[in-house]
Amino acid sequence: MLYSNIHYIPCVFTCTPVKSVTVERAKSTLKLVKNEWKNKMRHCNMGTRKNDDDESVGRQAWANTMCTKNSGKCTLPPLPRDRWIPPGALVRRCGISYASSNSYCTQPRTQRRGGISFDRGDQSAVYVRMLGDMKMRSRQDYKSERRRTSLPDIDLKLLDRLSQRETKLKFGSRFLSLHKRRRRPRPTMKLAAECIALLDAHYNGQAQCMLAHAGEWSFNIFTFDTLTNGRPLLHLAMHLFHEYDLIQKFHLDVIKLMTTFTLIEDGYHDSNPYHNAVHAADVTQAMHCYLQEEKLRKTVTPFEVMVSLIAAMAHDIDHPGVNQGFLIATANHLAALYDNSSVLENHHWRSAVGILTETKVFAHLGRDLIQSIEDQLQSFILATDITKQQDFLNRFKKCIDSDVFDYVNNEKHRHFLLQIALKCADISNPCRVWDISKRWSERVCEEFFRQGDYERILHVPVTPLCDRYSTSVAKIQAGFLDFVVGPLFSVWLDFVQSRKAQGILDNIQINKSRWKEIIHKDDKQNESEEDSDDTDLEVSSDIFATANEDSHGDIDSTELSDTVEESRLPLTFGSYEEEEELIRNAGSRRGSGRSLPPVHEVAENFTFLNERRHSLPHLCLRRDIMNVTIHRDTFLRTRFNRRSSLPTAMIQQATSLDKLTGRFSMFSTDYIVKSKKSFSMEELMTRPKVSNLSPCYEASRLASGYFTFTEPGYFSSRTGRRKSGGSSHSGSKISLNSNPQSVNCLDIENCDPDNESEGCEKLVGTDCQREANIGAKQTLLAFQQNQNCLNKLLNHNSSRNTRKDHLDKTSHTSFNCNSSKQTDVHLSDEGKGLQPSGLENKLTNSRNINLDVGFPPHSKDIVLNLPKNTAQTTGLS
Ligand SMILES: Nc1ncnc2c1ncn2[C@@H]1O[C@@H]2COP(=O)(O)O[C@H]2[C@H]1O
Repeated sequence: MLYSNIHYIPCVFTCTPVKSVTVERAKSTLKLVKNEWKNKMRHCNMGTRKNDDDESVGRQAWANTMCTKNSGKCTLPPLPRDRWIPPGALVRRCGISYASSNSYCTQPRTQRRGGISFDRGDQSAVYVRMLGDMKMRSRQDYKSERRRTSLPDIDLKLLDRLSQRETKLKFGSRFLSLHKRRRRPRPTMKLAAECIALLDAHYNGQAQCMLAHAGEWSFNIFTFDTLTNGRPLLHLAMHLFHEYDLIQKFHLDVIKLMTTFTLIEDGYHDSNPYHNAVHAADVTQAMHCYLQEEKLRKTVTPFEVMVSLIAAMAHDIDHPGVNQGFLIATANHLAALYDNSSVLENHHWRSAVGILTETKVFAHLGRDLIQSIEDQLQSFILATDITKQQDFLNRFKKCIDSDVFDYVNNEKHRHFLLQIALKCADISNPCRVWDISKRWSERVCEEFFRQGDYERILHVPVTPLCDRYSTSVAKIQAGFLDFVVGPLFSVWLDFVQSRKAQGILDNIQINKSRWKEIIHKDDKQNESEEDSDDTDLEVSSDIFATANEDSHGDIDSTELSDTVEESRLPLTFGSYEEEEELIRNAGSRRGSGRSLPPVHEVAENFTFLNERRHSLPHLCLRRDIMNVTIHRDTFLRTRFNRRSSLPTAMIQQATSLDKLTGRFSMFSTDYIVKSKKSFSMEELMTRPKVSNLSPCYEASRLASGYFTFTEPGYFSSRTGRRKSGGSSHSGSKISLNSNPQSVNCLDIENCDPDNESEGCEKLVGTDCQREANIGAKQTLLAFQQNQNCLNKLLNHNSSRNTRKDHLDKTSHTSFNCNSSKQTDVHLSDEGKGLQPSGLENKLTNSRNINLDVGFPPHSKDIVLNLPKNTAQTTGLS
């Protein structure tokens, strides 16, 4: 398409392409646009130019500037109709002209950047082109421009990222959260489209009915969630504000109030099984129940009611579905931001305050009251930190026994009481009637187990409570009721002395005994399964024996037992310590691998069985394979060195995790094929998250990157740099260049090359953020735990020089080599002969090595030489 420069108009207004219009229409459109532009130009030049002389002077100056700017060469001389616009006017209107665009660009422009174009070729279309926008300018001069502002460097970096389109799309999350929220499909959405009136009347009627019983402990929040079409918090909150007459008392704007509640509700992640908006609504309803207790109802002020209700609503806002320990272990920016203390709770209250500020719902109440609301919100939400449970309980016990505790007259004492009430509400789900409580228990445990899965994959220690293979919902619940819920609610009952509280305590007893029954049943079942496994094993042997006798009769008993054993434990696969652990975990749920189903649990993909056991009748093999659990083929064939007989629970989990992540997981077929891709916490979580935008994003990626298997021949996902070298060399060659991305992220100081045990543990920040250091430190520590080879390598005699010369500098590089055979591997700096034999030893035992060594950017490349045969086995060439 030829864009002529006729009718060039150097300003930006919203113009849209006009497609395939007739010539007449095109011309008239052009005329219209021209006129409109003329008017606008006249208008915008008004007041900035006194007369035509001014214009000509300005134009001349502008033309001169252009020429000089482009080193005396005028690439695009101004045309007669080009207008001179004072730069001030352009900036005000976010406009950019030929002149201004050039003035902002360092490179001379060879084409006009916009205007109205007329395609003379086909005479059929008029294009109104948008002129260049402000982005180009912001790319070029962003820093220098912004630097004039008072924004600190971190914010500038953040803004820089945000200004990039890709980042914008990926991380456009509102609450700086780990996940982006995705609203559930509303239960009634489909129906609503069909018969909206009927549905409204029906559901609203029922929802209203339920709200009339909002103060009862048997309130079913799940039903209410359905009836309110997935908006339980908004409806409940509005109802309660009406019921307590808070709207009237505080002259609240209903629209602002609704906006506030909607934002709070939207701030919860529906992808969390437990920490979602339904949980928030549940806690709010429980809080309402406690506020109805006589001792509180008669004493608390409307202001306290209002703040405590908002606290209940927002107490878990933007919860990522993982706990504080996880955030710390994965060097999340929130952990660094809040000094690893009440990380989530701090984030919750700040998010809540952010919403209130944004909606200005309390703006009319004055500064003092707003400040008071914010302070109280903070202290309420921080009190929900479960790690402070014992402190609060002890204080509460003391208060009840003490005469000094005057909650009627003392505002602070009342505040403490409300904190306890909120804490009770937060963990009240196991105190509901069995059906509701069970549902919550399953949800909360599912969330724990998901975290455990993430931890397993990220190779951080699995939190015992989150390990789905070593604990169960029933066990978690029994423990939680015994040690956390029971003690708190019995003290609560002591204080409120009400029938409702007594009912709650009764529920606790009932639920506890039911969970204990389930534990008992499970144990019995497991015992009987273990017995039946033994029997199965014998039966399987019998089947094989009979089948073989029937068909060939040439298989001896040794071979038979081999068959059984081999099919349970395929030995042909590589030995990954990590996967071994996974298998161990998988088997440990029922105590031992013996409880796992026998022969027929071999994956159907394991065709070696078919190939090897010639002596087995075809039919017999077929029958075997038909019994295979269908999902088995999604497991890592090459990564399980022992057996494929994983419990069904794990297989199911694999699929659900797959769905959960929506990307590759280690259980997916994709992963088997491509395999060995680095992945981090960010990638495992359901959504893109703004943690990616945080200053220590690199650090957290760094943290996770080291535990991963990088693609053979690639250094790491961070560097994105391919292996170098080739077959012309005596062996494969991997260059370890310094990684510029790592510069300033990690600084290892005081690496004493003569002290082998000390290693490089002391991390001191230089130019980098403190958060980055935290992440980096965790990286290194975890790395050292997981990969002993680092120390072996670093402490080796022959590598001392390397350390001395290079490692105590700034930048870091990780690389990966992969070998299944014993290999001759040398680490050298381009022939200088630094050969750590520790690496050799490690390669004997391991298929995969990650090494982390630091090199200053200016150091010579370090070369890892792999003999040719190694290269072949590792896929390096
Ligand atoms: N039914 C439950 N079983 C086990 N833990 C629970 C249960 N309900 C709540 N919790 C825990 O109690 C914690 C209270 O604070 P959080 O909401 O941050 O996280 C909650 C869970 O970790």
